[in-house]
Amino acid sequence: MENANEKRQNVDIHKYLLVKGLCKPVLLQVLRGVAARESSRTMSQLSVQPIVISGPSGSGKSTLLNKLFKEFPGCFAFSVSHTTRNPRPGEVNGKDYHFVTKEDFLKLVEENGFLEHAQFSGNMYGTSKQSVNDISSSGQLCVLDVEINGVKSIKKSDLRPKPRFIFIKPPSMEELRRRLESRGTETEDSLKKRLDSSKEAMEYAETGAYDHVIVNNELEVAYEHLKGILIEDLHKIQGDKLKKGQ
Ligand SMILES: Nc1ncnc2c1ncn2[C@@H]1O[C@H](COP(=O)(O)OP(=O)(O)OP(=O)(O)O)[C@@H](O)[C@H]1O
Repeated sequence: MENANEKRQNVDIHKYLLVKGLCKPVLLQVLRGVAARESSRTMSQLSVQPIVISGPSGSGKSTLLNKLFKEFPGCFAFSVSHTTRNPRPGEVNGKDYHFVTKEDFLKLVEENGFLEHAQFSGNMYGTSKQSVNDISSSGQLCVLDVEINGVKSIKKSDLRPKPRFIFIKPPSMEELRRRLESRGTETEDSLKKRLDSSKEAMEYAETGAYDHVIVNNELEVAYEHLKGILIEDLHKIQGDKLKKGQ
């Protein structure tokens, strides 16, 4: 039986995939969903470093993250993005998004409150530092799945604890193309765009911008690499959850 947390997380993973599938190129790639729980935090729960995961489209970010979410249910929380767009039926303020006016959004931009923000289809979207901090201090691991510009802007930010930057690298450009083609989600045009922008992403990774580079050739090997990077945090989070009887 799924417990309430797992159920909620599965819903969020589903939402995440939906967002990834529908609006890939934008900031919406940032995972979003549940707000951080605030109560009764011990010192050992503080300061879970967020992870910033990036890599060319088709390199396998979603595949790897979803394996991780499944193996470690309840250990991840997702930042709630701000948006100026109107809520759709059923969307809940503070859960699906923080729905704000354009004025409030711009004020937060001025106050340097966003890790990154972007405009899409006439609306503004942003990931606030506060929403990520809330999760880190809740003792859960916040994952930000962003493109190269998001990585650059998060690097420039004063986010604390400092995130770990992880790059998912395809084994080769030929294999990347093969995987994107076999995923069956791309038109000839979008495939070209993704492959073009992947060159920039690969070059940026060559500059040593990431703490870890994971080559996703054999999925299991890449997964073990990713898990190895996070395992200490994940065990700590699981231990804290057990102590609290969650
Ligand atoms: N190690 C692997 N070996 C073979 N196929 C893989 C591997 N990793 C991922 N794939 C496949 O490659 C395709 C692209 O993977 P995925 O959708 O996870 O990439 P992504 O980096 O999340 O892409 P995007 O940024 O466009 O969302 C998928 O069809 C997935 O099943």
